[in-house]
Amino acid sequence: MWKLARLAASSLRRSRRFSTAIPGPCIVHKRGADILHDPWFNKDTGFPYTERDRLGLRGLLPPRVISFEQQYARFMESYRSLEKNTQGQTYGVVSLAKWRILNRLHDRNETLYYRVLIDNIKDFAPIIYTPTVGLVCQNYSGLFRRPRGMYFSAKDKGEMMSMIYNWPAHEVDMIVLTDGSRILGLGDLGVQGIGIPIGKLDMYVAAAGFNPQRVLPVMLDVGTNNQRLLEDRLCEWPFLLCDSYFFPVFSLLGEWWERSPSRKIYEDIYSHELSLIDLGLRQPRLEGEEYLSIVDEFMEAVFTRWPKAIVQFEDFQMKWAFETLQRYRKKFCMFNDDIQGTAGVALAGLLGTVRAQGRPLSDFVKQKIVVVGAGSAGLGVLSTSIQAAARITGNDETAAKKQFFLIDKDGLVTKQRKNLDPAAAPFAKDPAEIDGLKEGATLIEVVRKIKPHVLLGLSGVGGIFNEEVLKAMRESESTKPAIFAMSNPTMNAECTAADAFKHAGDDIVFASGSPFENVDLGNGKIGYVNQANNMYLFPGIGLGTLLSGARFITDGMLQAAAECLASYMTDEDIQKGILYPSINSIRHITAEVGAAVLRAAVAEELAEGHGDVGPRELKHMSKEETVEYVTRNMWYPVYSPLVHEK
Ligand SMILES: NC(=O)C1=CN([C@@H]2O[C@H](COP(=O)(O)OP(=O)(O)OC[C@H]3O[C@@H](n4cnc5c(N)ncnc54)[C@H](O)[C@@H]3O)[C@@H](O)[C@H]2O)C=CC1
Ligand SMILES: CC(=O)C(=O)O
Ligand SMILES: [Mg+2]
Repeated sequence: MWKLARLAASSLRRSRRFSTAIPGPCIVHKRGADILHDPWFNKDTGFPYTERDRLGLRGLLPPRVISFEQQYARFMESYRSLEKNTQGQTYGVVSLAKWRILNRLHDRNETLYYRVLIDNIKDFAPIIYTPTVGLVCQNYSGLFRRPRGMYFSAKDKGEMMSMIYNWPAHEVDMIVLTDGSRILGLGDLGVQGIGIPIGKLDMYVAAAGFNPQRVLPVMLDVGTNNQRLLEDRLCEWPFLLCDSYFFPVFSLLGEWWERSPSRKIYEDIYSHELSLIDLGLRQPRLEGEEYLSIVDEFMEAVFTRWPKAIVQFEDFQMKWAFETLQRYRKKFCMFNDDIQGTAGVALAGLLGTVRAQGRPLSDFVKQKIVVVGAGSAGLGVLSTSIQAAARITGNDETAAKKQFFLIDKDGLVTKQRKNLDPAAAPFAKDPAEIDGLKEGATLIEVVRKIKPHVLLGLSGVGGIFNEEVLKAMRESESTKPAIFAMSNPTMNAECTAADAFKHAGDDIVFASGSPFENVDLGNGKIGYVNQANNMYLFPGIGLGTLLSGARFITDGMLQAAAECLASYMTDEDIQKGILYPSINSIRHITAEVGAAVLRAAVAEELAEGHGDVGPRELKHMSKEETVEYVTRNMWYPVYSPLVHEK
């Protein structure tokens, strides 16, 4: 059945691609050059003559009208030749070059940008999202050319209620907000973290069909504790301002230059355009009430102007991730993607590993699962998985907890831990439960003793699942041990796919947060690589919530999203070790997840309706009708006729 549905979705995609149906008009309040400089409306050379006349564009463009299809082909040709010309260059150079060419299109013509993104999502997601977005954030100040989204800083206190009206769109459906304090596994990147909300919202548009004119990336700049950014290299190394021809001159200085600390910085800047001046506030992060008052003010401002908006909190350091979720989830329509989105994706994967062993789902509670990383993501996964295990067995959560083992930077977390973090405390082991292991036992000690079915990393530490750990997984009690190296970006993954199959054996299930190629195991066998990334859920959570008109995002809605993803794959795929759909079908899975979320909101009587569709109509929709309704409401990039209105 799924195959049929997917077939239908792909033929729908094909037929919509360059369809000749005339799309509805789009009202613009500007004319002439202002339109050409607005990426929401710009069609570059694609404006037909009638439109050029209507909008005062005659003479501002070369005379030949180029069709959307030709523009698309032209862009793809430039992209492919860039790929060819950068062959053999380093990962950083190639991926930043690819990001730049896409970003230039994004800045110029959003319709064309989103069309190439949707049609080539497998190739482009790793550039606009993880892993390249991590590199982009690290270099954001240097790459910055024009602003995207909004920046609210500690200096704006008291002004946000009016500032929010500076955003040009009348309606906003989806906001992704970060304070830059924990960007992927890269730590505190301050204002440079804005790349993450931009990348996440690109996925909202590509996967869930949010209208790009109604999404808003936001950076809340409350300072940074990143010493490198605070030191502002422009002041520290004034000579770096010199033009790049100084580089060879410095090289002539021989060994002194080789050992000089400025060499590394200069080479970074020279090769990657690293920023000379960080663009954020040059102050340590606000803490305590001062910090919360800034976030409070922002949330009040947003929901005053757009009462129906949804806010996704993204990449906040753990203490604020949990605190803000508790503070706002019953007051505003918001969720935390790292805690809640990740938990659902991981749970779907964990249930998939039970199916991959040919066991019934009720055996989930018999799986021993070691979670490495006790941060916002790891603790979210634990708490959601324990709730699911308790639901499956009908037992209470205390019994369900027994199968889970938590490791952080100080080793196995037990009740004997001094200064035990209150957030991790519910998952700390009793000494009687751990088979002679001690508080702080190392990862290898835990794996050797417990022989887990699943090893799941959300530590942000690259390579921590080393050869010794992976080899120890060969002794797992599972017939198909699972290794989830979920940390991002690629260099922070707990292990590579190739190492996992090489050391833990061919018969494992493997998933990573950032993409890896499938592994050739020889003899015609393939080691499948899954991408266990919250991108499979957050777009559907947002879309289902929006279309339901719910004012809050409940555990029930999130659970429905996770269950939908968990049941999406066929047994045949699961047996091969394929736990998640291909990213090529992300619009389809997102429609299913969105419908599941919407139906959960209806069941909880939270759905207030959206646009012309009221709560009663939503309630009477069948499951299939809901999926159809969600799919129909996905925005799709085509050039609409522009109509000028004063
Ligand atoms: N695949 C996905 O969809 C997602 C992946 N992530 C990734 O998960 C990672 C962690 O994110 P958060 O939990 O928010 O970060 P966090 O900073 O809140 O937590 C990191 C945790 O890892 C632990 N840790 C550090 N070094 C360790 C070591 N050597 N051994 C064991 N544990 C160690 C820390 O004690 C801490 O508990 C990041 O790399 C992030 O990119 C996060 C969300 C979604
Ligand atoms: C994927 C994601 O949200 C993260 O790595 O933080
Ligand atoms: Mg995140």
